Amino acid sequence: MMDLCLTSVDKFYGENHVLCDINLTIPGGEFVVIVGPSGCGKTTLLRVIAGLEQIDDGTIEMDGVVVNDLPSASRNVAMVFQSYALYPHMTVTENLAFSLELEGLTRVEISDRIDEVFRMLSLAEYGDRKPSELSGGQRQRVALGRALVRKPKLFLFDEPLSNLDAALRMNTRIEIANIHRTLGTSILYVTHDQTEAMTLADRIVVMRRGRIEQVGSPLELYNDPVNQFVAGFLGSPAMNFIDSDLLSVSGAAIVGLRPQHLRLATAGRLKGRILHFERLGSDTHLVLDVGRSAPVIARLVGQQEFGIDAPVTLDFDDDDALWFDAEGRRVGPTT
Ligand SMILES: Nc1ncnc2c1ncn2[C@@H]1O[C@H](COP(=O)(O)OP(=O)(O)OP(=O)(O)O)[C@@H](O)[C@H]1O
Repeated sequence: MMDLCLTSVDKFYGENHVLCDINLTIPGGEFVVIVGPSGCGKTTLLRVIAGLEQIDDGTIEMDGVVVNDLPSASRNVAMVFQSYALYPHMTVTENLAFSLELEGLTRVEISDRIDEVFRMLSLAEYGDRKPSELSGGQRQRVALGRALVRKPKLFLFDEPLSNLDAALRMNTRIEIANIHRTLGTSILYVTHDQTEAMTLADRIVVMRRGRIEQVGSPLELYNDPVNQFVAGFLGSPAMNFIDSDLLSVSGAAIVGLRPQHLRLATAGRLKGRILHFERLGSDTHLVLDVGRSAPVIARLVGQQEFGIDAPVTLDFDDDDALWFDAEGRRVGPTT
């Protein structure tokens, strides 16, 4: 396990300020997921921690030691890339053995470690194959195995499941959660996938334009976001943002309502016309034109039929509404 601490970290690519005043402490053993829009600096953050890029200001400490100038190989971290980055000319076993040979481990130690990882990831039968002879899911497991076999103090995962189909993603997600439970190694994990973020993370870091917007447990961020950006980023379908005038709400410019918190009502505060509806089996998504705000989505439980263009009225509990000012800052209600 490793305690990781980033203090006032800045990173530029030319004029581009890619990481701006990053402050983040990750105690040993924690599973931290980083989310944010494309280009916000997630991968760069992993790369500076791995030592693959230098920072321009601030400090990175591992177990209390500043590692700013420590080369990647000496940082005791292992990174798993979205692209797998396996050596194509080597077999699976050779891919796993490579870094251990560089570390100077004996043949017996290497084969013990590889056997352990093969068991963990059910890879034993593929040991003699080259990466080109494996499916995408199997290659991904080899990439995971290559990180695991090194027994690092910190894993850095950069969208490791993004090339897998939905079923494999779920299986591998469960595998990663199990590995974390078993080994207790700290993990920093970048993803675009909401489900991965919500289900795997002890804490989620939400980034925007090189800055950290909020850090907290998945449900803290979901229930108590500091601003409209975080509120809109987590949750699917996304939170609705409705002009407060339309709802006769005072004290806020914008009211945030999650789709599942809107319900059909004979007398309600939100009136609109049906633009579209989607039958999902378990739920029905209703898309409404409510006038000045963007279309509003309501998630209704069960299977329901509607007429396009029909008028509907929706209502909500005041406790479920989040208030934002015109700049998108959260202004209430205080929790
Ligand atoms: N080697 C590089 N040289 C110059 N600019 C770079 C380099 N790598 C990344 N950038 C820029 O830095 C910014 C952050 O990139 P980064 O890859 O960290 O974003 P990201 O959040 O991981 O994006 P994505 O979700 O699309 O992978 C982007 O504007 C990108 O164009």
